[in-house]
Amino acid sequence: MPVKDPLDFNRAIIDATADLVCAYKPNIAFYEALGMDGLRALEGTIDHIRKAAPNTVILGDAKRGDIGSTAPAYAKAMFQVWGFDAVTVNAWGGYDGLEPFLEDPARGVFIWCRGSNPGSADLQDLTVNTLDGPIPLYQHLARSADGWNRNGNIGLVMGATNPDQLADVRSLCPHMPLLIPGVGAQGGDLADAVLAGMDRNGRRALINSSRGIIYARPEPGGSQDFAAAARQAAARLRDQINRILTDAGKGWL
Ligand SMILES: O=C(O)c1cc(=O)[nH]c(=O)n1[C@@H]1O[C@H](COP(=O)(O)O)[C@@H](O)[C@H]1O
Repeated sequence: MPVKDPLDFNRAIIDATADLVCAYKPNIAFYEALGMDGLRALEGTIDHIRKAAPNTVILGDAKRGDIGSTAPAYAKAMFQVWGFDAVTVNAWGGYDGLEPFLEDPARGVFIWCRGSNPGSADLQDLTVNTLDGPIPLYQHLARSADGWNRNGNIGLVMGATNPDQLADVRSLCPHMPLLIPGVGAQGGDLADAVLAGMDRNGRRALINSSRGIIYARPEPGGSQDFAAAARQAAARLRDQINRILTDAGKGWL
């Protein structure tokens, strides 16, 4: 029986995956698109994660970014109203638009650096002249983020579909957490993404799969329940990541 209510759907997905994942990343766009019902579903989803999976990070995918006088309202909405532990932001307005998000060292801020979508190359790969010579814009952003990271709460969003750029940014920012969407539905290669994105200890890479888990197809002959299928997909992804790390000599001790 398909579940029509988004909150019921989310609760079932959370209950089925709570012991498998380190974070949930609601994308605000999908909730806003449902109007007030969607916002209520987001509120209920966050409440449910806090109860059913209290040790997971709730990352609000909002990609907010605006001028310095507006950004504090966005930061307040993300951290105090919604209560996200971390958010994604758009840095193309520069540092003053980011600063309000960075003030609380307990809240994480993932700056969208090099997207997983084909169009991200249109701007993010353009060559810019810096004091150190010409470099792609995404590299300049990664270097800038390293300099802005006074509270130690910045991470970067790097698409899994571009492992070369991912590896560049990992070497520019060896200690920074990287949020890596683009495996699963977008077809990025998981092993390439893990190996390019992990730090030297095999950590600090947050691999994101959304549709690949919440809309996973039930296995033939198995349970036809969507939440059970999501659980299988999440467990498979976790096991694959751990295998890649173990093969690279970076598995859990
Ligand atoms: O900031 C993001 O999370 C993000 C950046 C990016 O470059 N690519 C990207 O896919 N995302 C988000 O990550 C999620 C990926 O979803 P799936 O493609 O279904 O796994 C979507 O909610 C995207 O908005």
